[in-house]
Amino acid sequence: MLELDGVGKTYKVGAFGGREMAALRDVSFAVRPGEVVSLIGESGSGKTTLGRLVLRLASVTRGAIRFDGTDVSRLRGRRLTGYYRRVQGVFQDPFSSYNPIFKADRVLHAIRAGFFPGVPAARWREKVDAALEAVRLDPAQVLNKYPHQLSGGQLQRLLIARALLLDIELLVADEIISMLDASTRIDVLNLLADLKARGLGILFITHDLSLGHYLSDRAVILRRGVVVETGPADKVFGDPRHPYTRTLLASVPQLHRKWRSRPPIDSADPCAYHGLRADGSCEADGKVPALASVDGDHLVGCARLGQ
Ligand SMILES: Nc1ncnc2c1ncn2[C@@H]1O[C@H](COP(=O)(O)OP(=O)(O)OP(=O)(O)O)[C@@H](O)[C@H]1O
Repeated sequence: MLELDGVGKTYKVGAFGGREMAALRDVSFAVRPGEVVSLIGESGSGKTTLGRLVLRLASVTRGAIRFDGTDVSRLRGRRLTGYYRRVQGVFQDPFSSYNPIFKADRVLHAIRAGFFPGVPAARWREKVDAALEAVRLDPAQVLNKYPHQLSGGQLQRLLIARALLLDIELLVADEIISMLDASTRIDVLNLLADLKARGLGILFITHDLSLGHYLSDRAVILRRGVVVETGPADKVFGDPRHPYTRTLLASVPQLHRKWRSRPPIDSADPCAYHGLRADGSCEADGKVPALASVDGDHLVGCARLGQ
């Protein structure tokens, strides 16, 4: 379904855009129907940039993003509209997606105006009810309400319902749980699990490993725009090989043990993580480390880490 092939993104930064900053380098992975792929990394690792590229909100500098084999950067006009019927995004802050002076369900009306202008009112209402039911929202509780009358979880689910109105096949979910309280988080996570069971592919972008682990079939660990580890979630989380993944996992607070700072890193270990230059290349050989298999489809960004 979705395939990223050697994707790079460079931003022009500095006065008059005189400098270039590589936000993503040579990123390749795929999302299949009914599969949740977690894209995990710390702040600034390039996660949101990648989600924006998939949603065509920014353009790739190198490589290609393909959806069912078609390079999405080439889509224009009706074919681009067709893409947005199949691929939609939901973002971190549900409040910023709504205009406080309009009712929250305006986001649903906008879909009708943009994609289904010919659908009669009664049929549209059925579609809205079905989408709300799919995200476990009661129409009586959310329709005709202003954003401030709804909770963050309700607003977030309304945005997911908005995406479902389009019969999407891929959802880009960018930190959609981060701003919700603990019980609402579980609710939205369970909802995503339901949608996955119905065949929706999800690119689940998060900085939180435990959230990624809860839901995903596969994980992609991103650091400074470079994929450092990827593979089936049980392998990446159960047997992390890259020190960066290990450090991220060790940083997840756990109920049964007291908080300790990050474990010390053996500075003699020659790997991309310890000797990474600002441009992402390895200090040992000056190259961006290629992913190498350590166990079937479990890939790590430095072959020397396999042992
Ligand atoms: N429009 C832009 N112009 C210049 N640099 C940008 C732009 N957008 C992002 N960046 C830079 O690209 C890098 C990756 O940013 P991005 O927002 O993708 O990271 P992130 O992993 O999503 O971080 P966070 O979790 O904090 O949102 C950062 O160094 C950021 O400053």
